[in-house]
Amino acid sequence: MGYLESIASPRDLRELTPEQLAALASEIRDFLVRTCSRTGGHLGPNLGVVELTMAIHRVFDSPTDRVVFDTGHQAYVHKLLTGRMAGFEKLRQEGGVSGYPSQAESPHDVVENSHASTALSYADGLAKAYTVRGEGRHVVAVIGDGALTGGMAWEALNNIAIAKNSRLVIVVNDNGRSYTPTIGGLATALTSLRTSPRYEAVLELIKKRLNAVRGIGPATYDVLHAVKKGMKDAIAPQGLFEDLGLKYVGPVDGHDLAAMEQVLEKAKRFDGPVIVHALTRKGFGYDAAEQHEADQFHSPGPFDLETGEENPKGEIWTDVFADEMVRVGRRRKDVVAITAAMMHPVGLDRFEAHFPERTFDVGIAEQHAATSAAGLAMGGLHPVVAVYATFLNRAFDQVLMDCALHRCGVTFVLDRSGVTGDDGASHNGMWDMSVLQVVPGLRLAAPRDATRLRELLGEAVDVDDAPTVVRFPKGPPPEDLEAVDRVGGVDVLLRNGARDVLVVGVGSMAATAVDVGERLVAQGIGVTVVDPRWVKPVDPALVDLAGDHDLVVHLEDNGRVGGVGARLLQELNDAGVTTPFRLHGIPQEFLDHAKRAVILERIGLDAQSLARGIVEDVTALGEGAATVEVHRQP
Ligand SMILES: Cc1ncc(C[n+]2csc(CCOP(=O)(O)OP(=O)(O)O)c2C)c(N)n1
Ligand SMILES: CC(=O)[C@@H](O)[C@H](O)COP(=O)(O)O
Ligand SMILES: [Mg+2]
Repeated sequence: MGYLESIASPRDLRELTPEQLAALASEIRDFLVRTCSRTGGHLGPNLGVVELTMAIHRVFDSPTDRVVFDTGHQAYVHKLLTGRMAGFEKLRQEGGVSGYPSQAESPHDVVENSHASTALSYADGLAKAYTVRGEGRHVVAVIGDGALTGGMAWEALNNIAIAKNSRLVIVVNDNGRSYTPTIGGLATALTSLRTSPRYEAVLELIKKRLNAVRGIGPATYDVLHAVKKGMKDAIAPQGLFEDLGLKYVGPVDGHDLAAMEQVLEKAKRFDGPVIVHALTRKGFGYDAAEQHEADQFHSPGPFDLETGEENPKGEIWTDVFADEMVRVGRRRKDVVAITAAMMHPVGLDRFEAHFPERTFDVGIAEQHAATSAAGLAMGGLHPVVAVYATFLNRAFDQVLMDCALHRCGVTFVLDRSGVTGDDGASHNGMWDMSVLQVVPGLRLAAPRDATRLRELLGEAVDVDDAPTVVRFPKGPPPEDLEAVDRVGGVDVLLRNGARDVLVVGVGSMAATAVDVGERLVAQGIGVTVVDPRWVKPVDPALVDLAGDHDLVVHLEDNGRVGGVGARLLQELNDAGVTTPFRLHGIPQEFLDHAKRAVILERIGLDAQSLARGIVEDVTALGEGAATVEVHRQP
């Protein structure tokens, strides 16, 4: 039996000798590689924090001391050291551990939100709470160099710098990368810290030399030490953090357990906020990850253990977007592209390869991306901002007041919209079609397949007086679904003449809507299945169609509250259309992690249960029920 199985809590770490700790670190790496080769997951980030996490749990006393992980994708080691090894069998799957901290899983876990750059704000609040309550608990925040490029992190640092008696230790996990090398002035400043001679080592050398000089030596050293700021700037420019008034310790080798423990012990004794700058390597200890140029195995799918080759994924929606963006870029010299540190994941790498001067990586800074895009539009260009749908949440005000208020022609492409599943509650892109409903002038499109994505992207970049949004889900696009007719701007996908039921399938739900329609036809029920394409503003043809049918069934891969269906209902009401209406969407809840298909079935967005419910409604209506009984989803 190895050491890992014997670790039920971090306290067990303190019984181990240095040799046993080294063996444990090796076991953890082997376990992570083997597990992620089966399940996929954030292997690279977690291989980079093995010793760092062990050191934190040996020096601090979780859960009395709180350990907060920024983004949380690098918390697998933390989970292994807090007794959850068994849950990795089904990592990020139903019944297994989530890929992020989870309060339901353990009292050692604090922050579940996977949105980056929040850890320091949580930590600032926690540390202040313990100060106010008079509790001598420490708070340790682990934040990556990438997450440090997010604005919230600097809002927090600005406050932490004056919280002089906060027992807060910030561990900067500096591996030089987000997915790709971290960009911007911050990265340059971290590099200068990373590459400067070790300040302490040089200071020790000076101390030894001067103390050897009888009489004046020690006094001279004291004078020198008194101007250590000047020395530090000379030896190791500390401006980045020290100019904020923050105590800085480092850089330290984040893979040297003893060195990390020594520095953390020093930081722990310092009665105020302190930054520990740890240098680590993403993917450390597994060659295939370390040498993976694209992103050092940031979040691979299942892969071959021997070769490190990822199992082939096949074409996904992102690939369709990536290729179409190159075509758009060729015909439209004014189109530029912006990513928030996710060039490849959002499909802009091909555009960048063709048009590097028209491609901007702003770091993990979606708010800046949106307002910078407004500036680009004001400057006569048409920016395409590509982000995962859930991450646009934090740029809502920028979309509203910087883009829409000024009628800027900016196109937001939202990948991973709807239920994503694997990454848990904060990754589902279930918010955009609700929050964006309130943005005056903004136009929103939801393509049902690859061809419509190409069409709608082209239509979106042609709009130069309002923000536009094109959103699509995670995974492979369905086969193309050709329309049999178009009414106004609405595609008719299926109809059999009778007008019993109008099924509205938004975006990725159009394929499900056609499946439902075919089941209804087989039951002799009259049905029309439509895809609105542009869902905001609501197409008047959709209102007319609803008025011509006995029942409307609306399907969308977005939260039920305030989404497209809610808006359509409002339009029907305003138009005096009283057709009974069933709104099917994602329940307005935080959904636990599981595969997308599993979740869609669980929440009733599968064709079989939808069709069954419609047959019951039509029967009820046929029996003279004035309206269908409303079974509200939660
Ligand atoms: C607001 C937000 N934007 C984008 C992401 C996607 N994302 C997840 S991890 C990551 C890179 C994080 O880099 P870093 O903080 O350096 O951590 P590392 O992976 O290097 O350990 C990004 C961009 C996110 N989680 N949150
Ligand atoms: C932690 C984070 O936000 C990303 O790494 C995300 O987990 C990637 O998601 P995909 O695997 O869907 O690209
Ligand atoms: Mg990093």
